[in-house]
This record gives sequence, C-alpha cells and structure tokens, in this order.
Amino acid sequence: MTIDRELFVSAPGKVILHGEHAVVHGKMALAVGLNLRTFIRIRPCKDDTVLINLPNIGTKLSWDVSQLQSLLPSFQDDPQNMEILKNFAGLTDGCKDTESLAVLAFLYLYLSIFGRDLPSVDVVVWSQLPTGAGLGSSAAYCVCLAAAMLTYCGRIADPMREEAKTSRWSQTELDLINQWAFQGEKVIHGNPSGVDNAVGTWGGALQYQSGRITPIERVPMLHILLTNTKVPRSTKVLVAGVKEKLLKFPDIIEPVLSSIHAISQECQRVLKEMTAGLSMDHYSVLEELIDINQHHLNVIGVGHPSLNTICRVTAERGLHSKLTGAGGGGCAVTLLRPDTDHTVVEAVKQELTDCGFQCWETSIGALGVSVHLPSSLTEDAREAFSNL
Ligand SMILES: Nc1ncnc2c1ncn2[C@@H]1O[C@H](COP(=O)(O)OP(=O)(O)OP(=O)(O)O)[C@@H](O)[C@H]1O
Ligand SMILES: C[C@@](O)(CCO)CC(=O)[O-]
Ligand SMILES: [Mg+2]
Repeated sequence: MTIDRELFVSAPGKVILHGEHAVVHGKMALAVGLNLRTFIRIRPCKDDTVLINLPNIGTKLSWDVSQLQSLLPSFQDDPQNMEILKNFAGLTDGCKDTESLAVLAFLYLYLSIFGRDLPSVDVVVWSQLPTGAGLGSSAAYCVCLAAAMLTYCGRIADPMREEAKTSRWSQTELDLINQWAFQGEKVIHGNPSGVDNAVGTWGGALQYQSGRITPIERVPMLHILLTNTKVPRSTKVLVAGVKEKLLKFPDIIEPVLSSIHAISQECQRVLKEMTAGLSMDHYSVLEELIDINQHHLNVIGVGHPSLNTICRVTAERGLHSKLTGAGGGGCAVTLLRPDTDHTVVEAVKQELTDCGFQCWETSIGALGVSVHLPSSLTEDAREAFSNL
C-alpha cells in the first residue's frame, strides 16, 4: 500500500580504511560508516507529475507520469539498456557527468521499483557529503532512493507506522534496500564492488569481499582527519583505469592487489587486538599499513598530486595519510593518535586549508539507513528541506 504522507530517510557516507579498488577484483576491503549523511524526502505530488530536486548538483527536473508510463514496456523488455533512459531524458553525450548519472540512477530505480504502478511523487535529495569525493556519495544517494521508494510503495514496511515496534527495518528489508542500491550504483559506477552501498545500508564497520558482508562488531574508537582536495574525479573512470592496467600487466598488478588484501587482513587483526587493550605500538602498525597502501594505490594509477600534498603535509607533523575511495583527487584519511597533540592537528588543518582543501575531524562508525520524523532531522537538513 502506497503511503500518503511525506517520508524522510537518510544514509551515511563511508570511509574505506583499506581495500579500495582491490575489492572490485575480489579482494577484501574494510569500510566504516561516516557521520556525514544524505537525506531524501519523498511525498505525493498532486498533478500527475514526477519532480526531482537535487540541490547539491543543481538539478531540478519534472516529467508527466504518462510520459514515464509510456517508457515502461521498452524499459521492462531490456532494463539494462541505459540508451532507453538516456534518450528519454535527453542525455546523449557520453553520459559520464554528474547530472546524467544521478538522473539515470533515479529513473532506473523509479521504473524498476514502482513497476506498473508509477506514482506521482515529489523527491528531494540533499546531502552533507561532498559529491564525487570518495566518501560514498553515490552509494548514499542510491541507498536513500531505494529505501524511500521501497517504503513508499509498501514493498518494505514503514518503520514509522503507528503499530511498529521499532523504528528500524528488518534484516530482510535491509537486504532488499542494499540489493536495489547496488543496482543504482551499477548505473553510476559501471562495475561497483558493492562495498559502498553495504556500508550505506548497514553502517558501522564491516569487512567486505566478493559480495560477502561481515560486520565487525567491536572496533576501537579511531579518530581521523578527512581532507577533501576538491579535485573532481569519477569513480567510474578510475575503476575502469585500474581494470585496464590489470589486463595490460596482470603479473605486475595482481600481486599489488593481493598485497592490498593482506593489508586489510592485517589491519583487521590489529583493530581486533586493540579492542582487548590498545597500545601506541598498535598505532605504529596502522600507520605503516597506511603508508604501504598509499604507495600501492599510486602504483595502480589512482593517486594525484593533491593527495601527495596531503601525505607530505601530514608526514611533516608525524601523521600518516592515504587516499580513501576511488582516489584521483577526492579525499584522504589521516589517522590521529590519542597522543597526537591538539596543536599539531590544528596546525595540519590550517596548512591543508591554506592549500585550498577542506578538513573534518571525525570518528569512525555511523548508523546505517534510517527513517526520520521531520523533528528528528539534523538541524542543517531541516533547514535545507524547509527551503526546497
Ligand atoms: N547528493 C547527490 N545528489 C545528486 N547526485 C548525487 C549526489 N551524491 C552523489 N550523486 C551522484 O553520484 C556521482 C558521484 O559518484 P562517484 O561514485 O563518482 O563519487 P563518490 O561516490 O562520492 O565517491 P566514491 O565512489 O569514491 O566513494 C555524482 O556524479 C552524481 O551523479
Ligand atoms: C574504488 C572502489 O573500490 C571504492 C569506491 O568507494 C569502487 C568499488 O568498490 O565499487
Ligand atoms: Mg561512488
């Protein structure tokens, strides 16, 4: 049964500690939820129209439901054929840009999830995450769309319904959200591993390999500094580049990916040991792993001079950094030790800001996809939606 009120859902971004790119080729990744989130509001719309407003990327579009309805037969005949959706939305040239991919993912999920009963809806997606910077903005976007649409059409229960015992979805429902979000990620990325949508759905900390999601129940409280170089890049293009290198030099690149896998394993072992009692030696190992992985990521071609700058500036103050997410620009993560002096962190932040970068100090782990009452939205989200 379709719900007839507005619905708010949010999903977290993510930080990949280790394993980006290698995870696309069957290796292990360690990833954690990030307390920067994407929010969606979906509500019925009066005049047989579908409205989509994406303020982060400056996109506002609308279609008649009847236009979308006429698209259904050819879409359902061949749902993987993006040409049908591209032609419909007038997206012809290359289709790699921000707006095209966001609109394609929306149309794909809207037509697939609602099927024959296309509703007239007004959808707004607003995010605290930088778009296309390695913090899983595409996955958070797809998780929000999938969860909101599945709930709206009643394929999963509305956790806010009056008789609900908890305000969370069940594991089976979360699985369904994750599966649809993965389909959306495919539209945006081409060949995603599925790690980002898994974190967007379940949050917390998890180990991910070949579609297998293993939550890590206990992780030490790690403080990190995230730095956005603001250098634009596309995960789709970077993932395709690594594949090309792997095909060209299999004997050279495959061992690098295997070494990244071993780094994830070693990191997980150390994190587990830290929960039983942490020492500064543990931090030293984590730092070495960060340094080795950053070199590997440069070898496979996903580094960038701006990321090297972050590594140099932080190393000058005794801190260790690596790129996180797809690289090629975007964000780096720096580990902050408990004994790192506050003035050191402030000095590093100042220097990075002076380079034109943006920094956030945060800790790892965040709640997965969640439903909200308007009153339980964060203040910035409430304000953003009140103007949209
Ligand atoms: N808030 C948003 N509104 C609209 N589209 C979004 C939003 N967030 C992400 N997107 C879509 O996702 C694309 C960015 O995805 P991409 O995978 O390249 O970067 P990312 O997910 O931020 O980084 P990574 O995959 O490395 O974690 C954008 O070009 C846009 O199409
Ligand atoms: C680069 C990559 O490994 C992580 C992007 O956040 C791609 C993926 O796993 O889908
Ligand atoms: Mg992405």
